[in-house]
Amino acid sequence: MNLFDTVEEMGHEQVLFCHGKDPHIKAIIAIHDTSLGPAMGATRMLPYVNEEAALKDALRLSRGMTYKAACANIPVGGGKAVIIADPAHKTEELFRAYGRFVDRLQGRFITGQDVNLTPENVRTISQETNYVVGVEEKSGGPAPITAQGVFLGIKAAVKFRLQSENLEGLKVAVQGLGNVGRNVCQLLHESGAELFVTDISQEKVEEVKCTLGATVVAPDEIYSLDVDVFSPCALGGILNSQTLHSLSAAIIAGCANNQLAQEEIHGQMITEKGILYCPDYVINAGGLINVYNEMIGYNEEKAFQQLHNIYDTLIEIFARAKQQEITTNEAAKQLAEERIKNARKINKKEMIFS
Ligand SMILES: NC(=O)C1=CN([C@@H]2O[C@H](COP(=O)(O)OP(=O)(O)OC[C@H]3O[C@@H](n4cnc5c(N)ncnc54)[C@H](O)[C@@H]3O)[C@@H](O)[C@H]2O)C=CC1
Ligand SMILES: O=C(O)C(=O)Cc1c[nH]c2ccccc12
Repeated sequence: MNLFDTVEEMGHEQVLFCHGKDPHIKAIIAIHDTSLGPAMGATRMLPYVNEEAALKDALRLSRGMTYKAACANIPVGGGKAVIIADPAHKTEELFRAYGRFVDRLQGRFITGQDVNLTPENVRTISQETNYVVGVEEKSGGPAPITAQGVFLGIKAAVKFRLQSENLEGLKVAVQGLGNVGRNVCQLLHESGAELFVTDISQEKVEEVKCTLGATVVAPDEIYSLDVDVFSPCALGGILNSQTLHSLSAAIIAGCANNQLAQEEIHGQMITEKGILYCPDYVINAGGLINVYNEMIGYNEEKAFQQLHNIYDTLIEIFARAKQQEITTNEAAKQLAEERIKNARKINKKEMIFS
């Protein structure tokens, strides 16, 4: 990988390689764009197969955060951090050392809880820095709000693709029953949808089977079900040549970040199959909306409005894609880049006249 070429192509401002010997720490903080405000993005911890995979994840996720904020009309930039470690090897010292790296950025990067971090881990990070949000749980934490956004996204896609406002009898396959996926199932169940679920945790599938009457399938069977909606709520990279070959759902609408293994190739493949894809960073903006509002002082009405805008934004993206004969992913990127460009112009004017 030619580092600067990659960073230039993706448009990142700054990439930090954080390293320490005692305690041993390897982390990457990627700051994609701060022209609309400080870079926001939660931190994940994974035992990546190699450093290139970790860097790629941080670069793609941070760019996704820039687009996420722009599409949600939130005046912040995009960032993301990955700690390269096995979650089985968590220590207080590791999180404190990471917190000091975040603190040195003096607010250019604001972070919180992502994959494999607990609220407790984030509280440890916050002992070293104030630039952490989403752990006080004043509003119930980001996951239930993210789930509400995904639910609204499913409704928008059903309206656009299936011309229906009713979810009664809609067959939905949910991959991953974690903090977000479980809440998505609850909302779908309450609307009369029929659930098909999978998770690698036996305990989680049993619970959803018993309480919501969901049909449980094995992890590799979730792609080939005869359903209306496929909702990926676990991992990234799950929309690839192999899984798309099996998929017969009319709609893809879930919370996972970086769902497309290769954006252009697999985005195109989805369009050719006649599937309506809800771009991940548009449909899963609920978490960001939640933490941003907590940060500036929670105003329930404002947060509710921003969350509900996910529905209209998706309809706009679907319509643009159809009209211009491009993928929904391309249409979302276009919308985000337009908004960033306009906001930069406004910021410049303010600088000149203030
Ligand atoms: N929590 C939030 O507010 C937001 C989460 N996201 C993204 O959504 C995704 C899920 O987030 P959370 O629910 O918070 O995470 P989580 O860690 O609570 O849930 C993930 C679930 O997926 C399951 N899983 C893992 N591998 C699987 C496989 N191969 N097949 C089936 N299930 C599998 C896990 O057992 C777990 O139950 C992540 O990609 C995250 O980055 C995006 C925006 C906001
Ligand atoms: O949507 C994402 O991928 C996020 O990282 C959202 C998010 C959840 N918790 C946070 C804390 C600080 C910054 C962003 C987030």
